Amino acid sequence: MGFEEPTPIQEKTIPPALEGKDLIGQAQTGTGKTAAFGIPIINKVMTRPEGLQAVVLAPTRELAIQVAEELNRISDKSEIHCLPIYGGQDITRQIRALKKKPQIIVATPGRLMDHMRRKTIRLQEIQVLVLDEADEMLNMGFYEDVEKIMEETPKQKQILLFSATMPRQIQNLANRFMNEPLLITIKAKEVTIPLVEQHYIEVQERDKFDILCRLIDIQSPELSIVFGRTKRRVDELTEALKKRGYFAEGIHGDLTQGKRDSVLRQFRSGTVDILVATDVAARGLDITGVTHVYNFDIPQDSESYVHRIGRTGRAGQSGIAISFAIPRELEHLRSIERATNRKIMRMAIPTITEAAEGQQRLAVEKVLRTVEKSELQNYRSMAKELLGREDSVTLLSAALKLLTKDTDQTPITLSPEAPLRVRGQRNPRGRSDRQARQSQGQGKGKGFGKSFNKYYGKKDRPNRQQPSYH
Ligand SMILES: Nc1ncnc2c1ncn2[C@@H]1O[C@H](COP(=O)(O)OP(=O)(O)OP(=O)(O)O)[C@@H](O)[C@H]1O
Ligand SMILES: [Mg+2]
Repeated sequence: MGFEEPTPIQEKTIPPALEGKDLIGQAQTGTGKTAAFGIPIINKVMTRPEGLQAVVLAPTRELAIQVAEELNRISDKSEIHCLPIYGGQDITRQIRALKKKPQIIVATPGRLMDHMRRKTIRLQEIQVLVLDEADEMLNMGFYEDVEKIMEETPKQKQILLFSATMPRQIQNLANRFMNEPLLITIKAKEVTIPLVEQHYIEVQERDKFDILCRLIDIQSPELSIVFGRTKRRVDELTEALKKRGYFAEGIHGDLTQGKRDSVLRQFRSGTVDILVATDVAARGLDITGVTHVYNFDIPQDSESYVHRIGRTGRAGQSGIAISFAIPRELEHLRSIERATNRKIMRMAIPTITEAAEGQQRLAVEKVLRTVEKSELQNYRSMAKELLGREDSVTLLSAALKLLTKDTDQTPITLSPEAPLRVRGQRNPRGRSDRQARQSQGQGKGKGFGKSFNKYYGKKDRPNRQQPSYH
């Protein structure tokens, strides 16, 4: 797979996991938690590759698919096969695939329960159970399902829990089902990735869309994800972006699975470069080339913030995250800063002129790239002739004008979203902005090893409401 060294979480968890220990693994987004559980379970399964041996639970369908793909890459050239099992896909097709006897399945809890009831999946023989994004599965109200799944599995199985965030409720789950679990947290100063630049812009609700378009024009992200609070918001934003000529598609829980799959495929391949999403895309998704995350609506809590912005800056890459906050949400933003122990820098509202300049820069880049390719033979004589008539600056300016996309001002009105309710928190430790700045900027450095071995700050975690995206 081209990995040269284990990431810190892999280094710490793989040996005890191979010994069969139960463990809770916590490490920042994009630091290779999938392989941290994938490698030991595949190793274990290889010693007795008959029947279903291991089950991984994941909170969303897309994540189940992605994790299954990663496990199949790890077990490549072995007889181990891993199958994703998730809602929204034809169940008879899944039953057929199960007849091929995969040794590992990666499942969303609901669909797994369905197969357990039909007796098309039996968990009586499994050796390992993994909960990826364990905290999110509890948030989504899957506790009872997880409980039922635990009951159907052998008592002496190994349990592995992984996530970038581990709120306190996880402890109940651990106490109840796990056998003296090792708690392995990769200590870091910040829960978020230091290589992700974090900004916020104070905006009025009605100005959000124009400002988003300006940001995209200025920053021209390779791939970006725009998070909205609700499904309706995602639909409206997607339509509005398309109207202004952007290649955007939306993803949320009310779309058919076929649509969800095709949107993600297009985004991964780059035919669509803006993914508009609810929190359904906040967890676990690993898409190379995501350079920017825009929180069009502020996330409801610090966990959601950490996971959303963690879609960029993965595997040692850098990234930029920009969150919009309306004035009433500023206090909520502060509580996210406190919980993540990281200052989110204020950014001025970008102007139309800056957006236009951004587009011009893009045109210039196109010209320079074409110069590099130097397949210009067919244009040279015409160019010389033109230079006899006009001066070079005028000619080049005209060419740039033609190549520059006009900043589209098509009027757009989105239905307003109610501002997020702030659960009135004051800063209990009176942490100053200066202290926050000092904690920032540390832990920089390329590659996995250096950045992640820092001390984790204490966190206060607001209670979380039931998410509405599922
Ligand atoms: N040892 C390694 N060296 C280099 N790249 C790695 C290594 N291990 C994993 N990766 C790559 O890093 C990327 C992120 O990994 P992964 O999706 O497992 O992160 P994660 O910790 O689960 O993140 P999240 O909290 O967002 O789910 C993947 O593309 C993966 O293939
Ligand atoms: Mg993951």
